[in-house]
Amino acid sequence: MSATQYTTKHAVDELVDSYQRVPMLVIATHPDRSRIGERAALIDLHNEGNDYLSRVKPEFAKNGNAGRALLDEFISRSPIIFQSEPDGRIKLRAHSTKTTVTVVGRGVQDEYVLHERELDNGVVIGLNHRIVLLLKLLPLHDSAVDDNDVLFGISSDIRAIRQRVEQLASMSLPVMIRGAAGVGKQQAAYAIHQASERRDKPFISVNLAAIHDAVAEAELFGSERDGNRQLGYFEQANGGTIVLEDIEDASVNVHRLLHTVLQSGSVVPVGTEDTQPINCRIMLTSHKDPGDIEENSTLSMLIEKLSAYQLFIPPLTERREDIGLLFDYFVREQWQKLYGNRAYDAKISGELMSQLMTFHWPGNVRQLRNVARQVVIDSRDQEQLHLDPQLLSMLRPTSVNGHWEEETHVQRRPNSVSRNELLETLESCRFELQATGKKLGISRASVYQLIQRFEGVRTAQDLSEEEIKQSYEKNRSDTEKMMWDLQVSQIGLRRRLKSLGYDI
Ligand SMILES: Nc1ncnc2c1ncn2[C@@H]1O[C@H](COP(=O)(O)OP(=O)(O)OP(=O)(O)O)[C@@H](O)[C@H]1O
Repeated sequence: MSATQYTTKHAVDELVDSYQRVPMLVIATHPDRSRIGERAALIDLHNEGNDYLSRVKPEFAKNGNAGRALLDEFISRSPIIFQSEPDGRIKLRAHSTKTTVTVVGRGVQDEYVLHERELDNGVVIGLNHRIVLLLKLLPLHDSAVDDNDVLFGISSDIRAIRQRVEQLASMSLPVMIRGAAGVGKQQAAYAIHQASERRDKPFISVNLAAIHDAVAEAELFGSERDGNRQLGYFEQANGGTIVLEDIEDASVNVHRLLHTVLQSGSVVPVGTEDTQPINCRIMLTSHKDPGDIEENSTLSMLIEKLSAYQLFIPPLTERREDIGLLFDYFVREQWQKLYGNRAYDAKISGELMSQLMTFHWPGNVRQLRNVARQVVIDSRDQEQLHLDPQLLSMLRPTSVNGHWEEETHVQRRPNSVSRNELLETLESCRFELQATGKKLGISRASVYQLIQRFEGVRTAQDLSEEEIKQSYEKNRSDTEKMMWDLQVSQIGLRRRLKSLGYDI
């Protein structure tokens, strides 16, 4: 092990619990693009001391690689000081450095005081309009997952999702993927498909809201008319994966049709009497909070049947550390599409990245990708990529409409909940997510997100069949005892037992 690795990871692990969140600097943009996403933990600051940021300090690292400092010749060797204040705030002191420092796009002359809440959301720090860093409280622990060329991101959330994608790929369980519009639900479904043995078979995504009732049966199940046979979506997905998008936006008729398919495990194309068994993996996406779905409706029954496993993808603003990497990827992708083989030579300026990091992004990753396309078009033949003033005025962080955290009982940032606090609250609420969310002052969706993030915290859907079997036998089918034994909610457990055919 090299000395640098020692400083950036292992020495740190001995000082703080690896699930603990510590102030972390993440590179959002750097003249050397390969450095985007590298992180450096400010452990002295965490331990109420001072930390320093300069050309030569601290060391940043990614994916367990050896660390290295920013090493940019335009950044001064004399440091910016991060000084912890007795009241939990952090003072950023730029007295002695020649580096031009901006915080959230505004110049800092001497000092700038950061509040704890700002650190929760992430504070955007610009250096000489060349390098942009995000200072944010992030967990030291990161699941060791390789970069993946389908689901980009360095946040703990995306890494945890990538780990689950790997696990899910070898199973054929239905998967429900939740999250707001544009967060990457379909992309996650595609990642599972690509990682599975079905990867060479079709991946069919169905926009259920666009299916008209009059033709729904034919579109879903296929049809035959005057000897002309049209395959339905389920048949088209034969051997592969079908993704039923935004299930709650489909009509009641479509819900009923899907329910019939699941009951029978087969489809009968319109105009025929042939029964065709369905042979594809089913995934669902939903942008609604589960609490908003009417109980005992066909939709809720459908979701229950198809939610053997759930993934939750958080909004982009809760994982701002992903923005730099995603934007860089989208810019290169768009460049290639628009200008073919012309070498990619435009630079992402510090100013542009600071702007991108502070927007609200109600349309999440899809919106970021659209902005990347427009930026590439608008910056053709320019040395640096820039935002057109008209686009800039549309992107200002004004509205937070549509944000998942807009529930009335939401009082705090989910990121401020530690693993221990989550475990204790889950236990005191009998592992009920809704009640846990209320007690913690966060949404149910955020509780789900945290469970996904912390290793060893689970829902009933995460239990293996073997574990359930053993606990069922040990506790003589008593679900109250099984709940304490397995540390998951009784309702979820009963659902799981029912779906596995246990007698309860
Ligand atoms: N982590 C990611 N890595 C790479 N590309 C991503 C990622 N997340 C999303 N994208 C891209 O962003 C766009 C939106 O993603 P996607 O369609 O999966 O979102 P969605 O949540 O299914 O949206 P909607 O709810 O509106 O259907 C797509 O172009 C997708 O390829």
